[in-house]
Amino acid sequence: MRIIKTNTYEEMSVLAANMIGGQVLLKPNCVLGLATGSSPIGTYKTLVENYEKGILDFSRVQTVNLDEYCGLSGDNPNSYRYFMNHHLFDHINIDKANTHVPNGNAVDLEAEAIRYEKFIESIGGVDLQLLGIGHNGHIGFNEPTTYFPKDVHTVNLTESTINANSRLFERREDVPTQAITMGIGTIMKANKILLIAGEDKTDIIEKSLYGKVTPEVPASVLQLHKDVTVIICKKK
Ligand SMILES: N[C@@H]1[C@@H](O)[C@H](O)[C@@H](COP(=O)(O)O)O[C@@H]1O
Repeated sequence: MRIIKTNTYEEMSVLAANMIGGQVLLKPNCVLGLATGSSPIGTYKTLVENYEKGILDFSRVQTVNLDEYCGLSGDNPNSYRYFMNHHLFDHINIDKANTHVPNGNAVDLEAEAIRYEKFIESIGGVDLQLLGIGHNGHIGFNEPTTYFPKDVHTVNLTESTINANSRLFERREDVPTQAITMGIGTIMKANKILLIAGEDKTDIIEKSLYGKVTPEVPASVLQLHKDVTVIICKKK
């Protein structure tokens, strides 16, 4: 495990974008696992800049996102599909058909979870998975619980996650109470993992990286992964 501390959010974003860019240069048809939240916005901005400079070509890249809220369609500004289009996909030469986000609006969410898990497998799995982390240690939307959920599944969000994420919604009541997310097993199958977070997450990161490996702190499972880089920035 590599742990890098940067002085600024911009520095963290450049480092993270360089790692992702390096993956794209090494393997132009790679599969990138992507995340949402405020932490990766700067990373995506830097990737767009590097694309505009002609350094990166996304024409053969495929992406799979970690999670999506249930009940929001892709054109809802609070959906993760919208977030990804807005911050990254609309600004690079990726084929939109190669960008994948679980369908939180599916009538049969259980079937959608099985489909998404199988789909990731069918394209050869994730080469590099970008992650953020919740204050309670959640990764994707794997909330603290008594076991590590293996595959893509639907979850009930905890009050603390709903509260934290409500800052992005007009009203707290608008925050969906459920989400569909890659499981811990899905995430752990990625070849490489890159976790980025601001200073406000220092305590939960320490607990995750140096504490007991337990599903009560979902990110603690990363201690068992062979190739994890964590970048923490001082200011956001
Ligand atoms: N589902 C996402 C997570 O994948 C993300 O890691 C977390 C932290 O977000 P932020 O980076 O805004 O702190 O937010 C949401 O809950």
